[in-house]
Amino acid sequence: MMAVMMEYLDKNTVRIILNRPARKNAVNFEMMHKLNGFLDELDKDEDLTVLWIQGEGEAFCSGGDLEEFHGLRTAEEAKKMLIPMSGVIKKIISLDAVTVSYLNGPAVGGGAEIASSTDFTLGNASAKAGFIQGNLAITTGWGGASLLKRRIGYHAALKMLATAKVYSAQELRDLGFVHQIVNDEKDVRQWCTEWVKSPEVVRAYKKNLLPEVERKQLFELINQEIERCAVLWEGEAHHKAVEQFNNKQR
Ligand SMILES: CCCC(=O)SCCNC(=O)CCNC(=O)[C@H](O)C(C)(C)COP(=O)(O)OP(=O)(O)OC[C@H]1O[C@@H](n2cnc3c(N)ncnc32)[C@H](O)[C@@H]1OP(=O)(O)O
Repeated sequence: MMAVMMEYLDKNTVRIILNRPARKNAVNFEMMHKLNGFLDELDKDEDLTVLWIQGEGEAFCSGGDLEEFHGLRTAEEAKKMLIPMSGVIKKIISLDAVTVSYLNGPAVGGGAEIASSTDFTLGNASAKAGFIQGNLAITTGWGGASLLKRRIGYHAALKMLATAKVYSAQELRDLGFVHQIVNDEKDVRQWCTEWVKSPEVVRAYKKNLLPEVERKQLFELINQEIERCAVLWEGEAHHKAVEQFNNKQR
């Protein structure tokens, strides 16, 4: 089974499905590398108006695969995962098409970081999101803190990050993390058709709203997040917390 799939819904709309439902769509190296390749392809598609990202099954994404990434012990080893995955996030941010994540269940840890990287997030009643990295004695390392601050502002972002709490669909809507509560994929599909017919117009607005100078600043902030996360990653507290998760669950 492919860890992630991409399908064109029409000439202007593409959907990426994170496809590891037995692991609640946790990101592993295979998913990361395939996402990277898909986004390179999409970057060249000048007809693309909307990229929709969702998870298979009953979750959006449970973050990094704690079993696979537990083998990364030192800060330098952690960066071999943090840098390419933040690269994926940077590619989502840089896309000239409108990007939307659809939460049909939990988006936690790195899953919440992926959701924060899209222009919009829609969720159904089962949507939940939490930056639970703090419970594992690390911080966001894919750029999520900087992206969250852009979306919901400094105070709400600090609270969400530093309490590591999981928020309900309605709480996320109230905060502006989720932009719209929908019933199902049909509603998301409908949402994807609301943009003007000319891809050039949509794509030009994306460039206007995230000019190169701002994008560079944002990427610099993301790079700083990687460094801080990597330092914490090699600490004993992080390794112990991950061991606890892995032992409890199996
Ligand atoms: C590296 C970047 C930074 C990060 O992402 S740090 C955060 C890492 N993620 C986490 O700590 C989230 C851990 N998962 C959870 O909290 C829950 O599984 C979650 C997503 C709320 C879903 O809860 P439930 O619906 O009750 O499902 P469950 O817990 O029974 O999980 C089903 C099976 O999936 C597995 N799973 C879930 N999240 C995983 C993960 N991140 N890495 C590896 N395996 C993961 C889980 O162990 C369980 O496996 P099994 O069926 O017991 O063998």
